[in-house]
Amino acid sequence: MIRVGQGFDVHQLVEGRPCIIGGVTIPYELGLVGHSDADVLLHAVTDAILGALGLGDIGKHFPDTDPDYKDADSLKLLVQVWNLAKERGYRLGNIDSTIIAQKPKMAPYIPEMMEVIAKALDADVSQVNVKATTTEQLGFTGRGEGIAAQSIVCLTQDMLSS
Ligand SMILES: Nc1ccn([C@@H]2O[C@H](COP(=O)(O)O)[C@@H](O)[C@H]2O)c(=O)n1
Ligand SMILES: C[C@@]1(CO)OP(=O)(O)OP(=O)(O)OC[C@H]1O
Repeated sequence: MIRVGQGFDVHQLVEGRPCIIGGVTIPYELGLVGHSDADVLLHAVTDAILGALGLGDIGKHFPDTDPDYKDADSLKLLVQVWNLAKERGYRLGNIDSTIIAQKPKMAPYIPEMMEVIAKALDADVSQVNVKATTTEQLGFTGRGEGIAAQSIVCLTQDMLSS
């Protein structure tokens, strides 16, 4: 059995916050704001997996009204969701993601992001791809007001698993 899911997330860029994307802290004058650490890429990946499993979305599992998730490490949230996939007998087929940001330049940090995501999903880095694009200075991402990310995942399940 194969199941696919997609995820999309946006977080605002503000002063005085770390810029954590794909589990990597990127040196930048602005950072992402959220209830958690606001890791926009890991949130999109988490939502893609939840979508593939038919289990709703990140806010359903980790409400932003719950003080337990204040400044939460999004990698830990992703691992918790991945455990739901493993319990159901799923393995990662592949995952592809796009970070939509005018700045900062993501390219130097993408190999480490792919390693982080692969490790969290018990996968080889060859099963994980991360891309980045600007929006050519158009829209909220182009004005540098925020960063978006989208992700699509393919999960495979052995025939004997249910
Ligand atoms: N925040 C970003 C955005 C883009 N990149 C890299 O630059 C390439 C060109 O981007 P365009 O939006 O002008 O097409 C893109 O393919 C990425 O490799 C980046 O590293 N960080
Ligand atoms: C992760 C959670 C929980 O801390 O908070 P945020 O960091 O605000 O992120 P968002 O992408 O709005 O999604 C779900 C939230 O419930």
